[in-house]
Amino acid sequence: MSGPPPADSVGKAMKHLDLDGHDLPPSPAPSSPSNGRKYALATELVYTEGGDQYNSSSVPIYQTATFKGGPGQEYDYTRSGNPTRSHLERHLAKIMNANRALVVGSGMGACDVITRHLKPGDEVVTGDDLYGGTNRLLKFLSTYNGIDVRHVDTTSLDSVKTALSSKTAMVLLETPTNPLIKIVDIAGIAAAAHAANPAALVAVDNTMLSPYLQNPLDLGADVVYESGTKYLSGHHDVMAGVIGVNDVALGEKFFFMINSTGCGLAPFDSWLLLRGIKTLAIRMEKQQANANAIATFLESHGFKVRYPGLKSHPQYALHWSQARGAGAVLSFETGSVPLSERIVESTRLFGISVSFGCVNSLISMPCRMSHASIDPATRKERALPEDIIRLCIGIEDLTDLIDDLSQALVRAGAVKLTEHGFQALGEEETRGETSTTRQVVDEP
Ligand SMILES: Cc1ncc(COP(=O)(O)O)c(C=O)c1O
Ligand SMILES: N[C@@H](CCSC[C@H](N)C(=O)O)C(=O)O
Repeated sequence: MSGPPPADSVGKAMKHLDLDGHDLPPSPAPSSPSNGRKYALATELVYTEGGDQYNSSSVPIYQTATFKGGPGQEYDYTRSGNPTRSHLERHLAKIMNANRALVVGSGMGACDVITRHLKPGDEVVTGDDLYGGTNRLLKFLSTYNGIDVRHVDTTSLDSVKTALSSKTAMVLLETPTNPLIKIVDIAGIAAAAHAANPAALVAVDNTMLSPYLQNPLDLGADVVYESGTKYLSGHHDVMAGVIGVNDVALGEKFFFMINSTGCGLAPFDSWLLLRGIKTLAIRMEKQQANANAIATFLESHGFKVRYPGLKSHPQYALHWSQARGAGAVLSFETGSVPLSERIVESTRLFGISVSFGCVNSLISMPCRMSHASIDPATRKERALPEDIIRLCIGIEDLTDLIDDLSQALVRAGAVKLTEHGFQALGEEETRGETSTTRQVVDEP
């Protein structure tokens, strides 16, 4: 199998530029070669190690349930291990800066593997803005398994410290959070959690950025996990979940659970994920350049935009101290639910769909879709705005995306055309209008 080209001809860190060629903030934590990495991350993503006896260039799909040969051989049964899956796991460990990576059938499957180790009486400290499915699983654990789940504003280290105790078995964080794009101090919280209970596991859901932009294990987390369904695969053609750890015993514990429950990723899906990862760097660079321009466009027209690439983000400095990019998910409010519905329904290029991290751009109303499983009273208590619109930006031509958003904002009556271009209408001008559009509800 041919290896990567010499280190001096490639592997220069990619410059973070927006589409106008302006420098984005510099990388605070360059993707330095570590954990067996010889090259820059963008290079390592492309090359996987080892081949088969035929020197195949693409890793073969070992589409088999069982293996001949009896005791003592490396593989006996695909639930317990499969060469295509192992190949993916080794590749992921390298790019996640992990000692060991494990892959399962979905992001929620990964969250399930991690939280299965909790016992009745254990305490979990987590955020007040979380992906709806994670919230649902934690609610199940607190209702049926006797786990005390404490939702706090994880942007406040003091609030986290108040919730921690010697019984804290896990701290589960998202940063940026989905969908409010709040930033959480991974290193600060990890230190506080380990001070409260040295055995506490700090788990970070890295779905919103991927290992290309953030490496929580380097910041003191014990576990990193993410939905491989998003950026890692990048084409919305596979469901996958990824777990990374540095502690050998913890890796064995998680493997035990995956083998026991049979949730390991199937060979074909492992192959699809391997293929997707090769283009992660180039997709992510284009997606976040587009996202940055769109966030700027919306903000300049008077919308309250949440995106860590904008200097107006309240935790801009914290974000750039722990991540190498802003990702491609942003959200904004309009001041009116019917108006938000009309905007979502008026786009032509942006698809109305859950998920993100894909090559094509999506638009959604989280309270009706990805976060509908959080009941309305809890959404209100946690200040999740009902009118919030989430945009997940793809790799399309930026002008086409901005043209589509512009025509949607005009058609929906969210902006008026003035001599200076678009101007967002005030809340008073838009509030209370009834929607004639179909509901975009996705019942859990
Ligand atoms: C932040 C976050 N974590 C985890 C998940 C779960 O991933 P999956 O859909 O692959 O189960 C999702 C989305 O589904 C998500 O947005
Ligand atoms: N009906 C699904 C919704 C999946 S949301 C997928 C993704 N995390 C997102 O944020 O868009 C469910 O209830 O899990």
